[in-house]
Amino acid sequence: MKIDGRDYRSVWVDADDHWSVHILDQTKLPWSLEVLRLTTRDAAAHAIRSMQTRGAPVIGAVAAYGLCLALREDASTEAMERDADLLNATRPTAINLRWALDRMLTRLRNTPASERVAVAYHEAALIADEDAAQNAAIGRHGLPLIEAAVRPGRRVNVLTHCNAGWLATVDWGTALSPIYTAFNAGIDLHVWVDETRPRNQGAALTAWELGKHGVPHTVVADNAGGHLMQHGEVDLVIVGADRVTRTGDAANKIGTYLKALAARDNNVPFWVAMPSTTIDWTVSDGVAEIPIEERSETEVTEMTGRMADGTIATMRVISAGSPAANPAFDVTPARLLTGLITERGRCPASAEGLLGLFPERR
Ligand SMILES: CSC[C@H]1O[C@H](OP(=O)(O)O)[C@H](O)[C@@H]1O
Repeated sequence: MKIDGRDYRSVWVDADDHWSVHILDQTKLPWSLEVLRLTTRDAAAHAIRSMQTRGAPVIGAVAAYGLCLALREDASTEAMERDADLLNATRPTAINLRWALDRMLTRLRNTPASERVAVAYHEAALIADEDAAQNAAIGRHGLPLIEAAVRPGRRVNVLTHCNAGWLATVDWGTALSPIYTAFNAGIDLHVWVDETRPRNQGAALTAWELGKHGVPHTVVADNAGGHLMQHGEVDLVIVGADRVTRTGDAANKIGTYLKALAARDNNVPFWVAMPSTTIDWTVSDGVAEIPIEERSETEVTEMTGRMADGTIATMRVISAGSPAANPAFDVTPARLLTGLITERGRCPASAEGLLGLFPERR
């Protein structure tokens, strides 16, 4: 996507050395646009763990490139398996991480060690390019949902939670892809952006992305969504996902489940947008089976922002001495979803719905 007229992806290989990996440091947005150059496996692992790069599809792509960086140091089978395990352990919920590393290992295990680096970079590039293409397709398949909400004389209001934009993927985004596609098609739309405590991916990243693309939007407190729905201010909700079960349960940023309950109570369509790389075909009961990442309590007790004098500061926002809990995701049961938007089209959030789009999984 574009930043001030210049095309960017969220991860790319250095055009000069053809091996180091660049990412946008998402912990510095929206205050500054900083590119990080990753040169080691550990730098890639840290980038994922610390959320310098975050979002299910892009952490899969960065992990794939992290394995490339590891193979440059040691392409032996023992080291390759160890390094893939280390990268896979960086975050537990998004299935794209394991999917990408499993795909890399499948491609590399039968490749001579002397050829692994070149083959690995080629496979990682395919993963990245495929993600961008899949997310563009999600935009095309989600567009009719926004078109159906067009009414004479009023804008379409879409609510989204967290950041499932191009920053969270290699390009286009998932939940935001239909929004960009509709905006580019000239549809008069507006986006309610959930701030998404505690990491504020909505306030810091989605608002920044939409602003750079010129998409009208308003940041709201996470707790405002139900009120907006009660007063007819939300035509549909589109969110991303970190793991979708074979039955259509969807793990996504904490707070998604509560938004889905409010949407159901107000008859507001609630869609999950995700590429098929986010589907975990091995699990059926999302609440029981999807591991939920517990992150540091400091993400709840502290906030980072820009002071009046322009300096960036982090401060405590919770009563001193009070502990905090920080589950980073929750699972929305399929019964609360209107449907799923994938690169192959839309379907009900159900086993049959997904198998209708992915019959090879029967
Ligand atoms: C397009 S996947 C985006 C998905 O990932 C986010 O999690 P995190 O920011 O912790 O990586 C969030 O759940 C988004 O919906």
